[in-house]
Amino acid sequence: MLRLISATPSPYARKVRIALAEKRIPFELATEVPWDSTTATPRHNPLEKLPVLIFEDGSSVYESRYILEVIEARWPEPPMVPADPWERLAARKVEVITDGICDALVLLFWEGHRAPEHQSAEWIARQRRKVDGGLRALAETAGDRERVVGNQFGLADIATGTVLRYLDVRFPEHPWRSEYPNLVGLSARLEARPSFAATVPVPQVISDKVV
Ligand SMILES: N[C@@H](CCC(=O)N[C@@H](CS(=O)(=O)O)C(=O)NCC(=O)O)C(=O)O
Repeated sequence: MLRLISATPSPYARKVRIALAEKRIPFELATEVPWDSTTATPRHNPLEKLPVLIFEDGSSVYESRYILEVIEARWPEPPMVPADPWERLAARKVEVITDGICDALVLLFWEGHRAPEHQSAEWIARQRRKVDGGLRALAETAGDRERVVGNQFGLADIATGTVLRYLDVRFPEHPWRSEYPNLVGLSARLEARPSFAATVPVPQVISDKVV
């Protein structure tokens, strides 16, 4: 059975879970805390990050953007990327923006776990700027259209929905809803999809000291 190593808050893993659900690909979900020494992640990814997709023969693929490309190649129907090459590139650019926002949110999360005297105000300000700049670009890209790119549900919508809900988990006080009303409606429509409803992110308990 195909297996996905995931974590309850992970926006990167949620993209993969949603794509697998939209394509009706059966898989076993292995929920882990990648920050704890108990995780199996390093056995399947030398970069020690989840998500990791593990095939029946034990081979594994990692890095959510790459995992999604492998899924698209192996199970092309229904497509999660547009057929038009330029629209496909536009969808992948949306994923670059949303992953970049998530990366900044992860860095903010861990900076907040350092002792106050060891936290860098400059570093926090820099990551917050990336979140705000990314959201602004995302809102401009989405506009008031039904779909973020093109007219079919796909990668750009998955990436957009996952980063917005992840914001609520990691940065609940962020004013994105008041700043970008167009993203509020988009998020609500996406969260109503069964593949989103089945993968709502929640925080996890981390036992080990990480920073
Ligand atoms: N670029 C990677 C990022 C994945 C990532 O940062 N995963 C986190 C977990 S989560 O933040 O998504 O919940 C992780 O495994 N971190 C462990 C580590 O960085 O050692 C991807 O897109 O898959």
